[in-house]
Amino acid sequence: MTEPPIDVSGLVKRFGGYTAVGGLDLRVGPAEVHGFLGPNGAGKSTTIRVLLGLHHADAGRVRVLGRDPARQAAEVTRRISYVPGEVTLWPNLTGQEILDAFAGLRGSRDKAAEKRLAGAFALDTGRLVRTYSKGNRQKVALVAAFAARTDLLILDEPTSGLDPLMEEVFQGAVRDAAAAGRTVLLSSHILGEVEDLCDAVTIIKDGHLVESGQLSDMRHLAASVVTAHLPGRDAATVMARLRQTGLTGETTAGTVRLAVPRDLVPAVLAILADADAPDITCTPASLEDLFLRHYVVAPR
Ligand SMILES: Nc1ncnc2c1ncn2[C@@H]1O[C@H](COP(=O)(O)OP(=O)(O)OP(=O)(O)O)[C@@H](O)[C@H]1O
Repeated sequence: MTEPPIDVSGLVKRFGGYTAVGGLDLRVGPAEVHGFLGPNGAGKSTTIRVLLGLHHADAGRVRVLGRDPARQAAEVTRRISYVPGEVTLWPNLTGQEILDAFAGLRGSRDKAAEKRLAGAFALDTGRLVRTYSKGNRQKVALVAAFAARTDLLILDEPTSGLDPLMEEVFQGAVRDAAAAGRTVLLSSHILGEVEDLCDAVTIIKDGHLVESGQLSDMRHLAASVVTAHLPGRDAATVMARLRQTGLTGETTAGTVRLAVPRDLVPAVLAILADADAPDITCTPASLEDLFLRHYVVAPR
C-alpha cells in the first residue's frame, strides 16, 4: 500500500516553554479533500508550517509525499502548492509577472489552466499588485497554486477575502484538483465550505486531536435533530413519552425538538407518528453541530 500524502503521528511543536502542538496525528489519503478545523490558536498553521519544512518538529513522525519535510524540504515543497490566508506579493510587479515568477521558481505550470483560472476568478493580471485588494492577492496565489503541476495543495484559510461568487469558483477548482488525483488539505473557519468540499475532517483544539475521520461516518456517530410540529395536540404529553426513551428535548409553541442518536431515531419517529404529528423533520448532524460540541465556551 502506498503511503498517504500526509502522514503525521505524535507531532509535537514547542515555542520556548509553550506547546503549540502536543502530540498530533494527521492522516490524509490520496486525492482526498481533507478539512483541518479548530478555533483560533489551535495549532493548524503551526502544523502546516511543519508540513512545509518551515518549522522543525520537536517530536513525532512527519511524512509528506513519502518524505521528511525537515530533511528534504526542497523535494517536498516542489510537489506542493501552498496558499496562506494572508498573501504577500511583490508590490511593483503585475499579477502576470508574479504568476511567471512563481512558475519560474517551481519550474513547471499548466499555462492553459492558469489562463482559464485567472478568467474564472475574474483576475485582471495586467494590474500592478500594489493596486490589488486582499481578495485579488489571494486570487493570484490561488491561480498559481491550482495551475501548478503539484500533487498536494495545502490551503490555509485561502478564501477569507473572497466574495461568495468567487467562493463558488474556488470550490470548483478544489473539486477539479481532487478529480485529477491531487490531494487537498484545507484549513478553514468557514464550516459551510468544509462541509461542501471535504471527504474527511480533522478537528483539533489546543494542539491536540479531538476528532478525525470521514465526514459521513462522523455524522452517523453524532445525534440527528428531530423536530415535530404538533398543532392542536398536547405537546407536553408527547414530550413526556419521548423522554421515556431516555432523551431530553424542548417544547416550544407546540413544537418538540430533540437531539436523537442514530439508533433511537426509529423509536422516536414511531412515537411522533403515533401522536399524529403531521410535520416531522429529521436532520443529520451538520458539521457545525459536530464542531460546536467541542467548542462550547462556558460563560465567565
Ligand atoms: N513563532 C511562534 N512563536 C511563539 N508562539 C507561536 C508561534 N507561532 C504560533 N505560536 C502560538 O502557537 C499557537 C498555535 O498557533 P497557530 O497559528 O498554529 O494556530 P491556528 O490554529 O492556525 O490559529 P488561527 O485559526 O487563529 O490561524 C498559538 O497560541 C500561537 O500564539
